[in-house]
Parts: sequence; structure tokens; C-alpha cells
Amino acid sequence: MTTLSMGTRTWVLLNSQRALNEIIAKRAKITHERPYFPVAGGLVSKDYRLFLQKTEQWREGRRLLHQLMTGEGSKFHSSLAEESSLGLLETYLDEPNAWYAHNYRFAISIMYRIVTNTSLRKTRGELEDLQRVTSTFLTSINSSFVDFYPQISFLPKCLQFWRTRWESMGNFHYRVFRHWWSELKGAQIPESSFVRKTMLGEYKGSDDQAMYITLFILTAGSDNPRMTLNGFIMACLAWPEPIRRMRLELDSLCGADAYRLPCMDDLASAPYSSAVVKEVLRWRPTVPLIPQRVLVEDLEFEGYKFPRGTEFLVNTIAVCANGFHKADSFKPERWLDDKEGKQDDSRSNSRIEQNLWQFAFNAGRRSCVGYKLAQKELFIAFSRLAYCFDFSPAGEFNDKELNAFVPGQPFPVRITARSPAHERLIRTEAVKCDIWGS
Ligand code: HEM
Repeated sequence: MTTLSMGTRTWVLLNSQRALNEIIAKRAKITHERPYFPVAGGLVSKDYRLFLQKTEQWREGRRLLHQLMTGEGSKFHSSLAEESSLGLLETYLDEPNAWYAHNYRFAISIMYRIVTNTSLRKTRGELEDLQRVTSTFLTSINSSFVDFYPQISFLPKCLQFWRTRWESMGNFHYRVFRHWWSELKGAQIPESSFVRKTMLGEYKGSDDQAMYITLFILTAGSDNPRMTLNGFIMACLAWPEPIRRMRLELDSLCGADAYRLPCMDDLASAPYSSAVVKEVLRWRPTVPLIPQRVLVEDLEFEGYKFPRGTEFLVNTIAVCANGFHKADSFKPERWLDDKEGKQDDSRSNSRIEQNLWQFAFNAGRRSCVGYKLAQKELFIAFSRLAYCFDFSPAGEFNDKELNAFVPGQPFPVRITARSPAHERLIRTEAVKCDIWGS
């Protein structure tokens, strides 16, 4: 743990799985509250973004999202991931240089179907706008001095010289959300869908609140998988040997001659590929610093005294490195020998469905609601890409620079179909894909 004084706030960074498990998971009752974020939560989110809301506001939205992601519909998540991956494979064939855009469409088309029961019909420009909303929102968290001296946000508005900048970002987000929302409210979305039935029907909050909750699940459920897919492509460039081993495993199940695509039913027989999913999540975590929770009661923990009001941040980079041998190396086999990553996570073994390494999704009451879907879609996307394509560098790259929020290609990659037979397999299967949109 590391303690920092940030303006009027005291931050404690949690740097290990153990600290995270003890403080955020086991003591969730007193560590799940958020402090007020005057910039990212107030000006940029107009106080509507669930992610940064205080518990009282957050609770109802969280309940709805939890219900959406774990209810009846969740049994179709595997087939949605399989179907959307067909669009992913086909667009990798047709337009390999835009692989990073396909990664985003892959994840959002799944979420869009979950929320609306329809296929995504959005242009690349519309997707880029939505992606920009997420990246600017994330980079607005804790990036202004106002966050460290929240009291000054109570100054008269005319003295708040920082206000215009963040408000205009918030207005951009609002406009993009409204654009999507007007379609989501339209007659082409079935009455039985989550958005029409729950958010526009049963939900008692305002139209703006309903819009933010719905757009939040779409964006939260697509950007992290997008970045994780980019992390996998980076692993293909920087660590070809483990990816070759993954392909060998998949060949043993699906045939080296493109007999069939890997599918969710292969999961139990593909421990190495499952380990690759875990290792990508560990090696290049997509949320390096998880926004703080505030302690609501004094806490004494292993001789340390934390007064009420202390803020805990999860330092995911450190959590993903501490306790792992040669942490910067990409070593999926570390998940197979059952030694590493196990110190606090007794569920850890090589079968992701039972126990994907949970800490990439954080712990406690505010942990990721989409982690089960994420496990499935990552397994499907990684295994099908590794089975069907060859990846090589198309220029210089640094495996620590994933350029997650840079528009355009984040690093140079050359992508080619593995063989004409693999290309034929993709073309034959892709006609079954009705989720992808254009
Ligand atoms: C690789 C994939 C993903 C990763 C690494 C990831 C990671 C995370 C992390 C670290 C958090 C923050 C938890 C906290 O504040 O304690 C989070 C929150 C969240 N994630 Fe994910 N996530 C992924 C995929 C998804 C998917 C597919 C969904 C789809 C529903 C989703 C929905 C959410 C939501 C709604 C929250 C906010 C929860 C809340 O504030 O109550 N995520 N995610």
C-alpha cells in the first residue's frame, strides 16, 4: 500500500491482490462508496454517470444492469459472441488495416444486441464518436486540481475558470448520447428489449437518467473488451511463441486444415487458450488505476489506522505485477502450473469459465457487471483470430505503448489470412452473421 496526500484528500493505493481482496472485497460494506468527483462526475457527466455516482443514486442503475447481465438473456451471450466474431473475422479479411475499428464494433455489436434485441446499424464515424466519449470521460477522472480541492467547486460559477472546458466536454458527451438515444427510443427497437421494456417502461427516473444508464452500459461493455483485444494483438507481435502454442492447441481441436472454427464448447478442452485470455488481462490491464472508493467508517487493518474519509484506489498495474514471476513477460503457462496468481485467489486454475482471474475486473460491490460476458467474448475472439490469421509487425512498436485512446491505428500490424482454406472457412461462416451492421 502507498499513501499519498492529494490536495485535501488522502489516497491509499492498493498494490497487491491481497490488499485488494482484504479491503475492497471482504470489507465492501464500508469501502464501496465513491467520493464526489466535481469534474468527471459533475461537469463532464452532469451527475448522471452511474460509474462515479454516490451509492444512493448508483444503487438502482446498478440493480438494472446486474439484472440485464445475469438474467435469462445471459444464456445467449456465448452465441452472441460467436456470431459477432464472424463479422470480426470477415472484416479482418476485407480491411485488415482497420483492425482496431473492427475490435470496437465486435464488442459494441454484442452489447447493442443485448440492450436492444436488434443489430447494430451505425457508421464508423458514429462509433468513433462514442469511443471518443468514453476515452475523454476516462481521462477526465482525477485530472483537474479541482478534484483534489473539491471545496472550490462551491465557488460562485463566475469564478470557476475551469468550468467552461469541462462543461463543453460534457455537452459533447450529451449530444452524442442524445443521437444514439433517439434511435434507441424509436419504433424499430422491439418493445420486449431491455431499453424499451425496462429503461423506457418500468424505470421511474428521468429521460436523461435513463439515457445515461443505457449509454453507459453500451460504452462500458465495449471499450474495455476493445482495449483488451488490442492487447492480444500486441501479444501476437511481441510474443509469437505463446500464440503459436495456442494455435497448436486449437488445431488439435479444430484441425490444422480449417475444418471448423473454435467455439465456446471448446473452452473446457482449451486450457492454454484460456490461459492466454487471463494473461492478456494481467499483462496489459485496461484500467490502470481504478477510481477511488471512500471509506465510510474508521478502519483498523493489520496495524494501520485509516480514518473515515480515506480514499482507496486500486493500482491495477501493481496488482497485476506483484507476486508474478517476470511480470513483464507474457507467459500464459503461469496460469497452468497453479502456482502463480493463486496467492489469494483459490479459484484460480486454467478454466476461464469457472474462474477467470477476477481481479482484472476489480472486486467488491462496484466490480465489473460484465465480467462473465467479457470472458466469453475474449475467449472466442482470441481463439478465432489466432486460428485464422497471422500477425506480424508492420513497423516499429513498443509493447508497452498500446495507445489505447489514440484515434486511428494504435500500432502498426500486418494481418494476413493463415491459408486459403481458413479464408474460405471464414467466408462460409460469415453469411450466418446478422449482428454486425455496417
Ligand atoms: C475486458 C473486458 C473488461 C474489463 C477488463 C473490465 C473492467 C472493469 C473495471 C476494472 C471496472 C471498474 C470496477 C470498479 O470501479 O471497481 C468495470 C466496471 C464496469 N464494467 Fe467492466 N470490464 C470489461 C468488460 C465489461 C463488459 C463486457 C461489460 C458489459 C456489461 C462491462 C460493464 C461494466 C460496468 C457497467 C461497470 C460499472 C460498474 C459500476 O460502477 O457499478 N464491463 N469494468
